[in-house]
Amino acid sequence: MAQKPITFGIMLQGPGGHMNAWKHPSGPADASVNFDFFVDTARKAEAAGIAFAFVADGLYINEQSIPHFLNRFEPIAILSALAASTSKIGLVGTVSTSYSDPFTIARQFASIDLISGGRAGWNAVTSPLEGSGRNYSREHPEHELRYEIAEDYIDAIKGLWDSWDDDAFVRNRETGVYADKAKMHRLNHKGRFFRIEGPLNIGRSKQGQPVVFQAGASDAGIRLAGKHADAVFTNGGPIEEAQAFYRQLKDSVIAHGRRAADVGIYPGIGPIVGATADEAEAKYQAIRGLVTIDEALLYLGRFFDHHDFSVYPLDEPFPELGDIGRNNFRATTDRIKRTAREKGLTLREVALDSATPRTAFIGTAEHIANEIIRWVDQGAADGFILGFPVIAEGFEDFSRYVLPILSERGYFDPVLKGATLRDHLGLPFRESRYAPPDDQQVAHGKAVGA
Ligand SMILES: Cc1cc2nc3c(=O)[nH]c(=O)nc-3n(C[C@H](O)[C@H](O)[C@H](O)COP(=O)(O)O)c2cc1C
Repeated sequence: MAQKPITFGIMLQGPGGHMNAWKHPSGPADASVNFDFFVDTARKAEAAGIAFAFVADGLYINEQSIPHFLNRFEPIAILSALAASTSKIGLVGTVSTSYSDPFTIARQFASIDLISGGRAGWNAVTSPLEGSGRNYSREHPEHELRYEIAEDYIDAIKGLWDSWDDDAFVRNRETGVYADKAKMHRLNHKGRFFRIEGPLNIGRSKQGQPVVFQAGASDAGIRLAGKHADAVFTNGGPIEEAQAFYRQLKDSVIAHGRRAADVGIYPGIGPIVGATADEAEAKYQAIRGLVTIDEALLYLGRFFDHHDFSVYPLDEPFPELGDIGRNNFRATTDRIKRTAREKGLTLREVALDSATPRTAFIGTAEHIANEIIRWVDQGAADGFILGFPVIAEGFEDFSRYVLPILSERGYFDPVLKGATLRDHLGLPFRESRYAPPDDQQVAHGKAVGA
């Protein structure tokens, strides 16, 4: 292969990324709680060479929520089940640092990592919705504070994951030694928010530690990713925005004393493929037709903590919202406000566009393959997370028509060659912080593509 192959993840989010994907005839209406559908999609993705499955999450619903969010699987539970039903694909799940405890989450991801043979990843998010606080007996922390908590939290988790050296569990029946206690490390983490003695009651995996993803795009999110992330999930958007984000994020990685290649950047894209441009447009229109304008207003409102957009005139310029949205999906709400202002969009246009964005990834397979290659070659992405508006139809078309073109041109390897998620992402084995420096150079000459 002439260049490093492009890596893809696939979002498993029930029927798809579109708010009314459940209505689309290509998949089951109950997809968000249909275990067979999850297994079938994950296995098809694995067979097609997709590097990881990605499960997003939320911790608050109300009457205005996206329909399939009202009834959905919890990420750790579904990933554990998928670990047993797949053998190669990486398994990445979202867990909030604002509404969970590091010791529990460290154990859970370490367990999935062992169950799956080193295929686990954690998408560390800070949670945007204020109502989450009312489900967890606490105030929803404000944006900056959420990121301060997240930093302390991830520090602690990474420390806990190194509680045992790789060769600590000797299990020697002759000597009667189960674990070499000299290779056990008590963390004694004393951070601003978390005090955790340790050690963790589970060892390291084939990839050392689960992969850490991060998915916030504000300045605070970029700082956090620069320090801690192995991979970043970000919004798609026009290529110029993706390039600017890519540069900012890699700068942040370097500012934290790491190499740019230590972190992969994965914009979320939702390709819609047609045999001709007209057919792709018809598929797009069919999906766009799944929402009414009232539903599109609700979809838009969720980014702004379920703000009620129905009170504004639809065909006048997008309303002036002040700080509304800044304590929620900040980077996303800032972008929506900015784009509306710059392009002079009406509320109707913004709502319909946010519910069914017209992206650069709609068209023939050739067009989409070209666009994917352009994004990678022009510094906008290291890979992509496929968030198909409708997963059943979307993935079928993408794997059948787009992946073969990428493969033919040397941009995609349809076979997952490595064993672990780090292998698939071109990341080296994660050495323990307690490993002697020499070991780090030689013992694990298993760095794949690093
Ligand atoms: C691409 C992307 C994906 C996200 N996915 C989730 C998610 O699955 N669950 C969640 O609670 N928050 C998710 N978030 C929100 C973050 O948790 C964060 O709370 C919010 O975006 C505010 O951070 P930001 O302003 O840094 O983007 C996501 C954010 C982005 C940008």
